[in-house]
Amino acid sequence: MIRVLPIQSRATTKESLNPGALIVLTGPSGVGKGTLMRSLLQRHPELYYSVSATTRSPRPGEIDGKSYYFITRSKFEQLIAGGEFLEWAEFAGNYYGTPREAVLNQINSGKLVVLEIELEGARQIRASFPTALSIFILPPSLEELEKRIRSRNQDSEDAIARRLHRAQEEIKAADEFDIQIVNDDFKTALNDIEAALFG
Ligand SMILES: Nc1ncnc2c1ncn2[C@@H]1O[C@H](COP(=O)(O)OP(=O)(O)OP(=O)(O)O)[C@@H](O)[C@H]1O
Ligand SMILES: Nc1nc2c(ncn2[C@@H]2O[C@H](COP(=O)(O)O)[C@@H](O)[C@H]2O)c(=O)[nH]1
Repeated sequence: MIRVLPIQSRATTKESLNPGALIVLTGPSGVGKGTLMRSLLQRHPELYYSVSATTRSPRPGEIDGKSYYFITRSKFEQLIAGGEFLEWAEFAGNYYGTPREAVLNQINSGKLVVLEIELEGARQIRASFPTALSIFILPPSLEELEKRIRSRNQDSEDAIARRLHRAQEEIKAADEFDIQIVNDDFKTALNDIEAALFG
């Protein structure tokens, strides 16, 4: 994996996002972003995780307001029109977006805010917050990525095909981001994220 300075050493980050800071975790669907994020939040409860809005249907076990805000397409489009998202994108047939107000409030109150989002949204955040720390999570291989998506047992064949197709494009963009971490051994990947965030 490739390293950049830990966030405390990034003077521009402190200047532009003071007193809080924004961290973007991105990478293809199924690479393990959510699993890494959950472990990170357990180990660092001081981090604020931004709950996204989506038009996707809830998967078994997902809780509205915790996993996502599950909303209709027309509501999502109203929120886009009202400028309520910090970023949003369409992914595999559904809308996903980061609620603007909650994130900005948390940043202003000094929290480290973490977004777990797909490529287009991550690009939008990089454009609006050039000093955000962005981390791209890579799979050890496309075969392993497919295995992980299938192991979740949550997506239709069609959805799996769309996600895998898109993953190939997304992986090509990894170099646009500050840090690339391969999620092969889970603990190592988690340690790498912690090193990037906390030095
Ligand atoms: N290092 C790893 N080794 C093996 N399996 C892993 C590893 N990391 C995560 N997984 C498994 O891969 C599957 C996909 O992980 P996860 O749902 O976190 O991916 P994701 O990137 O958040 O996907 P999406 O973006 O679609 O939400 C899960 O079953 C998870 O347990
Ligand atoms: N641009 C955004 N992408 C988001 C957001 N919340 C989640 N995501 C990403 O969407 C895909 C699919 O997620 P899934 O839960 O349906 O598997 C995945 O890459 C997420 O990281 C968001 O607010 N904006």
